Amino acid sequence: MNRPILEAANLNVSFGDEDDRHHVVKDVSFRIAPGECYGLIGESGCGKSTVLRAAAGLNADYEGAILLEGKEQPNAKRGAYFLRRVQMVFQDPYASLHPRKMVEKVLREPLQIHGFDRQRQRIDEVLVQVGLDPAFRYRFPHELSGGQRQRVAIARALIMEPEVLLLDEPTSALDVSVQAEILNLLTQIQRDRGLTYLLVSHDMAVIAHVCQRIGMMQHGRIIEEMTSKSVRNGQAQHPYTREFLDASASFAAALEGDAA
Ligand SMILES: Nc1ncnc2c1ncn2[C@@H]1O[C@H](COP(=O)(O)OP(=O)(O)OP(=O)(O)O)[C@@H](O)[C@H]1O
Repeated sequence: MNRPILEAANLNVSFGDEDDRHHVVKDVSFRIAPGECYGLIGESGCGKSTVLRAAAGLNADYEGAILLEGKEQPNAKRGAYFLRRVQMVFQDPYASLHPRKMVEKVLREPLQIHGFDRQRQRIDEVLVQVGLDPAFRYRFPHELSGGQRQRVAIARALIMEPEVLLLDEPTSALDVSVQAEILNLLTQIQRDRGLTYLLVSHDMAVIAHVCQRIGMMQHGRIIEEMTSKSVRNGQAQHPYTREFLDASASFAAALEGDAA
């Protein structure tokens, strides 16, 4: 691989005080090439979101390193830190958008903080890019559907012109009918902008749709790295990965059966 754009090196995260310490991320390392989509998959509680939050600078209390283009992230223990070049999209667009802020304000604030020019034009452009009419700038979150809210949340991340998007279960809070729309939008944006993605999900169908490489997590560790092609061809090596894939496949089959 050429120089990775985003890298985790021996990341360890623990919660709790000395008497009741939980080591939830254990020696996690991965390297993501520019323009690549890397997925972290695993069952609930295995530590996926904790890895993402550390990469976003939202949890400073980790050991090991997060590197962007080979440079270590500043240690956020010295204060709140959020890197413009790495933006995060959260799972729940209902929780992540302030109910009393118009879309216009949601999108203008980061531009003001970072001193961007052509603010009105940038807002129009980003709304169109996420598939919303520019008139949506005058709407409040309660006037939007779940899918539209997630589009605004994606627009808020994109307007900063990041190089890396961190996506935390970006479709799991949405109706099944709009999940595919949002995944297709993310794939389209990734291609158009040459972005790099780190995507977290418990759903192999979501990960395999968007990502080229996948890290399987269990109990805080990456136990196997695979390409999505090898997943589709049933070439997983680790017994836990095989079990996980079999369960995903039988779950998908059961859903199809229900729908029939
Ligand atoms: N701020 C926190 N304080 C204490 N424990 C935490 C905190 N954040 C996460 N944990 C614990 O760390 C473990 C891993 O959580 P994490 O959210 O990273 O898992 P996950 O794989 O993303 O699962 P899910 O999809 O359910 O969020 C869990 O046991 C969780 O309870």
